[in-house]
Amino acid sequence: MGLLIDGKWHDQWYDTDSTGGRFERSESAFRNWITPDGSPGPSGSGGFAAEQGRYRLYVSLACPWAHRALIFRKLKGLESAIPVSVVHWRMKENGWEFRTDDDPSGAVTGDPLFGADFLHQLYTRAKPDYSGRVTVPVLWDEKRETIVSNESAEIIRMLNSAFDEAGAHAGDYYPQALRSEIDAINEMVYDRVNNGVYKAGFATTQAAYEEAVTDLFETLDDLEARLGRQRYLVGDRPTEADWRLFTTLLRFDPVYVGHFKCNLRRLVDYPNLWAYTRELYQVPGVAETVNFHHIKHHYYGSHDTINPTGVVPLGPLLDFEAPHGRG
Ligand SMILES: N[C@@H](CCC(=O)N[C@@H](CS)C(=O)NCC(=O)O)C(=O)O
Repeated sequence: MGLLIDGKWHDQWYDTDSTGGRFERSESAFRNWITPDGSPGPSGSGGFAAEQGRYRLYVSLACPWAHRALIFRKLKGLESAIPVSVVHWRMKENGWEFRTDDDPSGAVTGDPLFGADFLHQLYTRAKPDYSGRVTVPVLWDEKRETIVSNESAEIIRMLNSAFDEAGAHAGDYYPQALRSEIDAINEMVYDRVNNGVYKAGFATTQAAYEEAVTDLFETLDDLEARLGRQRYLVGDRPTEADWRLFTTLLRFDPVYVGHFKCNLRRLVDYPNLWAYTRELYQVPGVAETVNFHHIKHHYYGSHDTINPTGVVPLGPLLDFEAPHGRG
């Protein structure tokens, strides 16, 4: 785990000393948008037109933020339009690596574009003096040899609509009429659930941990009640809000309950949330984006400060294929 400072890699864990033990996530740095005609999007600069085969997605299969992007690529039928590079599940002193050993799941790809060893080399290729964290997902432009975006919330918006005239499947997960409701749910889910589990897991004081866990479970209780009244978070079909929640719920019992100490309740203790997670898992194509080997081995095997032995628990035994009953 580390970061780049003026283009040089430094092996360094998150600094929580200056924030009372609280983990604070830094802002993503690359914020351009792919648009149908290359006109600029809401931020960054223009020149990134939607074209088949021009862009590549770099992901970790462990990462919930990268997972959103993989799900949108799948739902929108963009697998051949946007090839994917999968980093190794282990992330230690070099950050994300392209090594291909020790992966019984066979999902890692290496770096077919440049033969790089580390993801940070892609960041410095885009910006030689880059300072900041080296995160996945990354949306890479093979034409201009640069990073379009490393912000998953924006990458999924691009995949949702930018390629609609360039071969994407139909389907709008951010419909105009529902946007304000989706935005409001996203904000709460991001702060208290998606990032909430990290705030709990990476907290280095008791107070910071308890604050995060309390907010997290209050929100899960509210979401449980909401999903008792309605099938999806917003409207009558899955939207972006559901997919953003899903990637955290999927990892909840296998990782966050144990590794991040989010253990007031398990996902399986919430009948609606658990059935809802199974329903989304069973949407055609979604299960193919899930790799529990990478998920469990990454967290338990990468964070030395939390789990120094690197031992990965065998359980829990969960059946994501069980009927969800949410018809
Ligand atoms: N805001 C970013 C966050 C991405 C992120 O933090 N990814 C994690 C993996 S789950 C990562 O690459 N962390 C490496 C680091 O922080 O050094 C997004 O949503 O795309």
